[in-house]
Amino acid sequence: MTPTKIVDLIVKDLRFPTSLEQDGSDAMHKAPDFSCPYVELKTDTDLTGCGITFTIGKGNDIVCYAVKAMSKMVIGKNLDAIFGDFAGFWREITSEDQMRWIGPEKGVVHLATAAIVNALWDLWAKIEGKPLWKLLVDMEPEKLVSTIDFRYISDVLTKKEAIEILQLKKSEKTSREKDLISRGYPAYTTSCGWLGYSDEKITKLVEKATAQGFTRFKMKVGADLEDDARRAKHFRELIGYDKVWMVDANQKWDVQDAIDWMCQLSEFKPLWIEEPTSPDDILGHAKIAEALNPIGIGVATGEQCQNRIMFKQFLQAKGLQYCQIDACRLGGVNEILAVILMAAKFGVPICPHAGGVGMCELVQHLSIFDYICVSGSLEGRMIEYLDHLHEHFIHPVVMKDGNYTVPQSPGYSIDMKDESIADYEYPTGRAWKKLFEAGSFIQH
Ligand SMILES: C[C@H](O)[C@@H](O)[C@@H](O)[C@H](O)C(=O)O
Ligand SMILES: [Mg+2]
Repeated sequence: MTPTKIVDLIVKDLRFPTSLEQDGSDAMHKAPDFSCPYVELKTDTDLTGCGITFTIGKGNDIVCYAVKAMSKMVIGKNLDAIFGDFAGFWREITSEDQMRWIGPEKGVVHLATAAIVNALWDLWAKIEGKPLWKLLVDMEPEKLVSTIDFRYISDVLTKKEAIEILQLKKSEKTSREKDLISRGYPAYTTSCGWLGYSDEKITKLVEKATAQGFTRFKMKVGADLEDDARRAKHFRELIGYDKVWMVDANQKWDVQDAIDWMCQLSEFKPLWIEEPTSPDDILGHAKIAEALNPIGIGVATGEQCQNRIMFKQFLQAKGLQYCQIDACRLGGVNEILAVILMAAKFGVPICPHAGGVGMCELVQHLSIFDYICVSGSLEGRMIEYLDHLHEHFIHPVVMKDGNYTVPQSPGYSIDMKDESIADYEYPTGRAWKKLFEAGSFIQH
């Protein structure tokens, strides 16, 4: 039976104690606990749409609260009405005339939008019995583009141009799909280079990742220049100079500091510097790019880029050379499609951000779609990979020789196991209770 409407929305505050091992640590976020508001959209059948957004611990409850506040706009809705005019529905929930004041289209409310919209796309893909990437790939360009709200971006990308971009690559879609299923999508790993890891741990992890077939690595920088240079040397000694290596400062610097610091690290040949400064400073990024591009370093950003309008300006200002779309920061697939198509127009490669829980599971679908329908190329493109928390998902990512294999199960790959939910719901889950009792964690 096909579901016809949404009858309930349940949101749970799930958190994982990643700070215990300093997994996820960087120059600005020294002890993150990877967390997600986990949304389940109940329908009038057994089918449930699941979606998440991402936080790093405190504040996850605030996003859950925003999801609850927005749930009234979803519960009782007819699915035909949503999927028949997805752009219209997307505008409705992002522009509700009182709620928009606490955004608009940014911050907590936009994270909440992401969780709900991700769950809707998961539901749509499950109804069609396809993995999300395939749902997107099989849609006619007109239908796909009808899900995008072009407000505020039509000066750079019109509906007509978006359709043309998709039509351009249409004829070879089938062969690219086959190609990707046999070779997988290239990945890079961040899991070896968290800031809080010791040299010994880095060595072990790089050796393991290399044995698994990874040839691209990212390392955190920005806390201390001397220490960065020492760790960079160590990393390069482990992987050599024939491998790809990137660095990520997580917004640590002022513009000139970023340029100076990166000039000092340039001898280690990083492909990109990620988030060198405030994620809102578009012209600052452009200045950094202007200084660093001539010495072979690109600027990457996006994990905290609030919305399609900011991405538009980053592209216009040449503030990024690698576009790091984030499945949980932008307002779901509708807005991500807009950014992928704008990036295509500017010839900037998509390299999604996946540093968090469940993000690898989500973004693989977006890059696969990008390759098959938009870019038609893997050059300069790769998906971030993290070796953490996949065990909690019913359909976790499957890596092979350092590549993502193409997922086949219906949906957006984000359904979590019941026992993981029971363990990690905060603060009452079984795992959390144990941690509090053992004194390893203080409840906040
Ligand atoms: C706090 C988080 O782990 C971040 O450090 C992470 O998302 C990171 O920026 C990344 O690029 O993966
Ligand atoms: Mg990053």
